[in-house]
Amino acid sequence: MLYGLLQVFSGVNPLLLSREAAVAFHIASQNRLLRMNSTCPESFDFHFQDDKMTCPFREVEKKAAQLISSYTRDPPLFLQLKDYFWVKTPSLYELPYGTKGAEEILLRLLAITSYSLPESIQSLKCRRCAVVGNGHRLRNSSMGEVINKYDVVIRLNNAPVHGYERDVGSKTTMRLFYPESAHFNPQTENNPNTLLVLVAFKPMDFMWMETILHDKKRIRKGFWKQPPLIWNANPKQVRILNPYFMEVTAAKVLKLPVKQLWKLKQKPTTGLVAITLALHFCDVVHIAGFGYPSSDNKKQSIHYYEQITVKSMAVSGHNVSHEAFAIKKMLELGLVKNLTYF
Ligand SMILES: CC(=O)N[C@H]1[C@H]([C@H](O)[C@H](O)CO)O[C@](OP(=O)(O)OC[C@H]2O[C@@H](n3ccc(N)nc3=O)[C@H](O)[C@@H]2O)(C(=O)O)C[C@@H]1O
Ligand SMILES: CC(=O)N[C@@H]1[C@@H](O)[C@H](O[C@@H]2O[C@H](CO)[C@H](O)[C@H](O)[C@H]2O)[C@@H](CO)O[C@H]1O
Repeated sequence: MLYGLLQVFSGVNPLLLSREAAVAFHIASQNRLLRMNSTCPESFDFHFQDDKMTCPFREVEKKAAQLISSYTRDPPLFLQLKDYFWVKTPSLYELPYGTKGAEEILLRLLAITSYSLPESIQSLKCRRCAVVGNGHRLRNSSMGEVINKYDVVIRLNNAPVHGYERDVGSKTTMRLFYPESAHFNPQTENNPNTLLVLVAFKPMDFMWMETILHDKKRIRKGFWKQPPLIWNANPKQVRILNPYFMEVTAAKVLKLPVKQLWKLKQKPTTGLVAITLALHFCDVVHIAGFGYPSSDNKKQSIHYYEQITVKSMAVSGHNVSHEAFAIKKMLELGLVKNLTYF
């Protein structure tokens, strides 16, 4: 916890400090914490279960509007059946930025899944969210306890929690994934009420989900990696991410040319999409486990849970330095805070 406080208040990686320096830093941070508490009631001190804590009123909204033009919290987080059944909502873009051309399969999928934000999140007085990236920086971070205290914890892809609880925690409110990244056991790597949020990149992704949930004949072709053939998830926990958030991440956060999104190779990482999503429904957004090794450290593992280098991302269509720039901007604006180092 001390490490978390040091990091959040100082922007310095406490893991890089000597013990003495860390203690000195702790004292300085405590003083700063006291000062902040007396002048600014919304400063956070990790007493998350304390209902008396003032929630930073609309601070995320105000700051997000500085980064994201025409920022609005109106679009639903998840796709809804009514928008494809009663009213045919035309979408400007194809997947992953819209649903143009995929309406039919989507309609079938939405008929068997849900789209509401659970009451347990809806009714929260303050939505304090942690977005947990899969980065190696979480390894030996001891951030698990801190992460578990957030009201909403968002995780990504096949990142495990089982066996890594000390560093990454075990609470998972939402997990964003696509078929090729669904190689996790929905039961052991999640909580019973975890929302399984599908980030669709192609109509086949909807089809994969439908065949799994309806136990239809599996389709094996059309994926860049074989998705699971058996995936024991409760359809009530499945949600389909509104592609609006992929579009906003690409066009507003990364400022990619909106009219050419469909033909660009570059696309946002799932983690950046998750941060953008959090900025649209949370009152506090903290991140952990974001950041790739520097270019002179190419042999370093990129994940906290497996030995795999940045080379594995060569054809994945991401520009990690461009994304680092966008995340730095968010940190500078105070829009998000970082629990690990960046
Ligand atoms: C080979 C390949 O395609 N790898 C991609 C993997 C892979 O598909 C899945 O892990 C499933 O195996 O998925 C990605 O990402 P990945 O699953 O590695 O990580 C999830 C998100 O965490 C952030 N991250 C990760 C590592 C790191 N050192 N720093 C970080 O900031 C990123 O925001 C990242 O999005 C993805 O979906 O974005 C992006 C990766 O490019
Ligand atoms: C056209 C096509 O299938 N391209 C594949 C990419 O989508 C895929 O990238 C991966 O695509 C995913 C969506 O399916 C995510 O965006 C992920 O972050 C990204 O790394 C790479 C993986 O190495 O393989 C290509 O052949």
